[in-house]
Amino acid sequence: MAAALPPGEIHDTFVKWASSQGILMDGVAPARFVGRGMGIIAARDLKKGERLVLVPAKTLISIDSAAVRKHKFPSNLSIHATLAAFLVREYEEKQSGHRLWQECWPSEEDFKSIMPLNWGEELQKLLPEPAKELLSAQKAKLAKDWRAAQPLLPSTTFNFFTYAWLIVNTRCFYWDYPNVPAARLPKKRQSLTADDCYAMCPFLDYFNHADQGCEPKYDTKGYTVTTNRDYKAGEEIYVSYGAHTNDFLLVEYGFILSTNAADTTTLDHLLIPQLSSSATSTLKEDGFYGNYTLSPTGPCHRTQAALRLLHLPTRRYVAFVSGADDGAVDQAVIDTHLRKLLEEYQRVVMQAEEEVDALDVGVEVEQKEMLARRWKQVGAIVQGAGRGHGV
Ligand SMILES: C[S@@+](CC[C@H](N)C(=O)[O-])C[C@H]1O[C@@H](n2cnc3c(N)ncnc32)[C@H](O)[C@@H]1O
Repeated sequence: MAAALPPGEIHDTFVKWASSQGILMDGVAPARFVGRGMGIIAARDLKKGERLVLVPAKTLISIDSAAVRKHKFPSNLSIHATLAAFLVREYEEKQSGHRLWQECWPSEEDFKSIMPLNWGEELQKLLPEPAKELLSAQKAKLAKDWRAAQPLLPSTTFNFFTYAWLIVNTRCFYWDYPNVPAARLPKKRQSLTADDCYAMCPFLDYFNHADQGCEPKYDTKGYTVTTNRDYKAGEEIYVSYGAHTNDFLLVEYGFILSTNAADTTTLDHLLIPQLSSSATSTLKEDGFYGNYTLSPTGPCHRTQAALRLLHLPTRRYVAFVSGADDGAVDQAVIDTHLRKLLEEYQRVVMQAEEEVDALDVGVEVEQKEMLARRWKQVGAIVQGAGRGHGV
């Protein structure tokens, strides 16, 4: 168990402020941890099923909060951009009502080293392919949000907007406005997507993530966290941010887990270049194009389908994707092709590991270590997947 260090005065002050706002905390306290900033520890022995935290809906920051609505941000701004713009304005205001909370967040400097978005190009190029794709989508989203928000924030810079945007990215919880009248929703309730459903939750945003953690729950009253098991005093209590791969956690939150049951990689970068344009059309039509996931136990059904289209007579592919045949009779042939694919992936991993190892001067040690750890994990997934297929 990593040592929990005292949180420091600003956090003690914040906790008092949070209590005064009606946030209920029972048997938990913030603490500092090496390598993951702040987190939450059990302040006494806890039993499974105890409610630890209640964050009342009125204390959440969402686009429906009076403090945000006051700014009258235009509705063409995404929810993410609206909250980031709100934070920029809060930082600019001397009298921000959230100053004590803001002081508890990671600094711009912290984000420079942990968030791949802020890494140099040389390091970004060495990310595994699925992480690169996530990063590229993130960059596009940020650029679009900045274009829309810039005219509203004449005295801020792109760098500071990026910081506020990343604070929103790393500290929001899913919130579909259960207590909000339809007229105040960003769009009709049934059309809300995950991108519309963001809320910042004071105190709850101290919890770090684990693949097996407490599950935060929300209703009209607000957000609660209840223990998923017994805890000993001093143990860190995690929540689960969702079943995310380590590439996702790295790009969206700036860390990876050592143990992550949800971790996978993809074969898209190896498989898609092998598809002819007619195979591509067929797979698209059938809903089997891309997202070829590889877990330590083997490839997903979509990968099995694409390999069958590539290497078997079409009728065998059709029988498999239609569900008329479970594909067992063809499995040995498909495994031969899968084996080649996995061997190629192992070569990609080895090459990437060499390139990461060769990174030298000017490169931050933590970033280099992070890349080395991630590639080792990818190698282990490929090896695990191969074991069942004779690689
Ligand atoms: C909601 S905040 C949690 C509190 C945060 N640690 C802090 O110092 O304020 C999410 C951020 O915490 C860090 N984090 C969360 N879970 C982690 C973990 N298991 N290991 C390392 N860092 C983690 C990441 O930097 C992530 O972006």
